Amino acid sequence: MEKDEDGFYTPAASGSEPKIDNEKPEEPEKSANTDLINSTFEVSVTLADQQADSASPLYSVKTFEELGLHQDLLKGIYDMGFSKPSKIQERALPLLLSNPPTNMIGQSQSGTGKTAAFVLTMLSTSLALGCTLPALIDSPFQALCLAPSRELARQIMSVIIAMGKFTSVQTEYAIKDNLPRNATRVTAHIIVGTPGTMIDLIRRKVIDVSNVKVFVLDEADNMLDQDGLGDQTLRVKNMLPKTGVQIILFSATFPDHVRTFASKFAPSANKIELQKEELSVDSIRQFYMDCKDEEHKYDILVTLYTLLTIGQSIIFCQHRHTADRISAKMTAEGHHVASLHGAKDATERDQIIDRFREGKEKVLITTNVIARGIDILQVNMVVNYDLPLMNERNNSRSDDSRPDVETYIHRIGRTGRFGRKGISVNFVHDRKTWLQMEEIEKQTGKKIMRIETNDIDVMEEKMRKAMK
Ligand SMILES: Nc1ncnc2c1ncn2[C@@H]1O[C@H](COP(=O)(O)OP(=O)(O)OP(=O)(O)O)[C@@H](O)[C@H]1O
Repeated sequence: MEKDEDGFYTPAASGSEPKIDNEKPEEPEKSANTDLINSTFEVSVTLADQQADSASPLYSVKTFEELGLHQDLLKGIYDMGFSKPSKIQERALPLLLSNPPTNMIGQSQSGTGKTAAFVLTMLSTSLALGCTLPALIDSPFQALCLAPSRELARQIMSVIIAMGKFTSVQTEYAIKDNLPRNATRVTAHIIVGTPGTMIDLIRRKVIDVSNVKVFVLDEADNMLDQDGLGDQTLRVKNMLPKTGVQIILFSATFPDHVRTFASKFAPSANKIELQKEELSVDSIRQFYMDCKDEEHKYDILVTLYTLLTIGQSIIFCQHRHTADRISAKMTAEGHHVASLHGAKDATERDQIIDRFREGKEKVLITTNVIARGIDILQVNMVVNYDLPLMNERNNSRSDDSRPDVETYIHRIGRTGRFGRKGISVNFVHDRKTWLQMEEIEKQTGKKIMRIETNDIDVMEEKMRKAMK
């Protein structure tokens, strides 16, 4: 059985408390994009500018050719529309592809291209070892990649397939309900999944791990956290060969208590680290709104609906039942929203995230299940309907009401991907939630600006400006 991917019920905070103004002066307005061609052009110009700015996480002095990638992978990368590596790709790839293979603990802000770094490593190693036939028959190579949710595993797979389009590397999933119960043997080179299903398939010898050469953990701090998926990930590692496996850990966050364990999990690793103040990207403008109480939070969300649907938006709640309740209420009131959480069955989850990815749904109400890794470029707004708390992270039903700063960073990182603009809005409704937000502000070193809830026009204008 896999552990739940989102939180358990804990009573919501309530009551009305004094509000504290924390507003920051506005920045000068930029000119508006009036049509799609113009705005697409602006995005690529902005990206090119950022990739040329040495302070940006998207900056690189090198080309993909200079990183020594196989011709067939270069074709795949250019086919995806990438022109230059990002900073993490430029720094990590030469280390990851060096011979002999070395472990890696890599940190870079959300939306800066970590996936390509580890996907290109799995594909490159696979090509270098001549993988053109099923792994267990002719090729001495297999790579395993673990992610915390099926949604993220499926997304990583789509990147492997796109980047490996001009290769014959074979792939398979280790996610719930994917392989038939009577499957006997997986003979793919690269297997991507969630830890519970991976353990099950290895234990039943559907996956033979004796040829594993690369083991990747995406969202590694979450995968290693003893309060999260740590035990399961460790069990997978203990089933792998004791030597000859390159261990690759990537995340935007590595809190201190996990960092120590990560260094033991991936011994002698090359490390790429961020400073605390670099943890989130500046292209995400962070706001908060003072709500009177829980009910007022709902009213404000409804008021925001037009803004939520300019691009796409993700609304994060603490509990599954909150996500279901507000989506049912909004739907009954004629709004178009979807809800996604870990209690839904696999097929339904796949359908919901696919529809959202395709832009068929514009507003997704969810839990922490998709707080990490999910990459949907059109998402320009994230709402923390409830702030993330530590008691959800450790599934303990404890009273630990400290804010979960790492999850906050990952949640807001669902917008502002690869240099794009995005906004996040926190709903606070009492002194307790205000203090939790203040703690987040302190720990991330980024200002969160107040938006008035009683003047809808001003509110809309401010938010539209921040999205441009
Ligand atoms: N070199 C590149 N040029 C252009 N786009 C890129 C490049 N590298 C990655 N991207 C795009 O940037 C987006 C974000 O990349 P990715 O999902 O790998 O970020 P990440 O660092 O893994 O983020 P997170 O921490 O949220 O998981 C994706 O849409 C990806 O296709």
